[in-house]
Amino acid sequence: MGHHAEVTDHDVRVLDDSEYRTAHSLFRGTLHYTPAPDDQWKFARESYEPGRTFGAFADGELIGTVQSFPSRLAVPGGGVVPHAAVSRVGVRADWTRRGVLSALQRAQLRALRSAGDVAATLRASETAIYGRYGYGVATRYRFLRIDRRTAAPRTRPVGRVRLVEGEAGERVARGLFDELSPGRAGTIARWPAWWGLTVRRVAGEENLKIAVRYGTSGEADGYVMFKVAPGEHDSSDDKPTTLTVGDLWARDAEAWADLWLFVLGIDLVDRVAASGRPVDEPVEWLLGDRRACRVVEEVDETWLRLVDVPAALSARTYRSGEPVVIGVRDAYLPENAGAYRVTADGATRVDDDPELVLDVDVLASTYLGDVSFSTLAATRRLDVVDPTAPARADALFAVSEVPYSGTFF
Ligand SMILES: CC(=O)SCCNC(=O)CCNC(=O)[C@H](O)C(C)(C)COP(=O)(O)OP(=O)(O)OC[C@H]1O[C@@H](n2cnc3c(N)ncnc32)[C@H](O)[C@@H]1OP(=O)(O)O
Repeated sequence: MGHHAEVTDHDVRVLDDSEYRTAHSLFRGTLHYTPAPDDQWKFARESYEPGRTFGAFADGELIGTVQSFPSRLAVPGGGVVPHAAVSRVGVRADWTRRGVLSALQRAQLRALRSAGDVAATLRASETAIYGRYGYGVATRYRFLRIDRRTAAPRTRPVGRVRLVEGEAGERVARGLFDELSPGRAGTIARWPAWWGLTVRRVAGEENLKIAVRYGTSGEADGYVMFKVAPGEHDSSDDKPTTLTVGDLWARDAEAWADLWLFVLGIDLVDRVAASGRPVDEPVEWLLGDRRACRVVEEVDETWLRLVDVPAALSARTYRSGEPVVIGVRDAYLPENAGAYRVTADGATRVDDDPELVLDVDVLASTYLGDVSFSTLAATRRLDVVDPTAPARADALFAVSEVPYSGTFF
């Protein structure tokens, strides 16, 4: 935790709708983009909901901003908690490293807690930023690259996959996503403007396609969104025609396999890339040559902040096992700090001495089940008081499915 003098020369407050475009341009500027032109702003503007955007001001000028979208998060055991999807974090280059983001985070975390959000998540531009504010890596995803010419799928589609153009495609996709979400732990509900920003905004410029899978009963049960960047269409490998899968959700394994077989079967494609896929998605097993599928990257996806620790610990379920007492530290929301006794039946706040102690960002990393307490003890991310405590906590927090979000924002 740093000790620079915080918030002496700037103020933080909630922005109103006359200020959203300035905030959006400021954020884009911190990512080195120019302001959004009118035809793109119309999609971004819908995603600014009242009371959810903060600005930091110095000398009457906006110098930093943070925002969040209203959402829900699925937790282990099938529960769902109120969740804020934090985004558009930026501080103008001439004001960085003076505590501006820290002041914005303080205001935002406090507001989320008051509004009843149990958790917040974000996607981090850099890994050094958010741990101090209590965000920990809670899910991972992987990026695939499949050489389509050698992939040779081992099986054929069972149902029917059809391309559905334009708004009709989006409507089917959206209906299916809302039906399938929240699904596994880590999935989040998408806010209405997500679709405009992710689908409609890019549909024109990037040739986005939506294909829908229909089962033998004729009902839609999965979809894939993808785009193809045409290459040279010759034998040189300089610019391979690449199909990129952006979003793929299916009700069951049969629909899932059919959607992959569909994208792998499209003619005049050299390479199929997929971004942000679950780490346990068995694409390799569909292929005749599993080496045709390369994992290009496996990296942090969800950075999770438990805004209300007692509520979060009560919202998920636990496996059978011996109880454990966990001590939690939280510098930004001190009301979360304390000892929690976790048993197979749930979690309660206690006055007992903790058997292991961790910062709230480390607790967040264990919360959805992606990493064990023993791993975090071995890597010295938590303090072990009783040497048997990590194994007891592992047993209670264990999950059967790897957590995954699958929604980029
Ligand atoms: C969810 C999203 O939107 S991700 C996108 C995040 N935005 C960007 O990456 C845009 C470019 N970067 C920025 O705008 C800014 O650098 C920000 C927002 C990341 C940080 O804002 P700042 O006002 O500089 O942060 P602030 O001064 O409050 O920093 C607090 C502490 O974090 C550290 N820190 C902040 N950002 C970084 C960073 N990018 N790398 C390393 N350390 C950092 C500071 O050094 C400081 O440490 P200290 O307390 O030990 O002194």
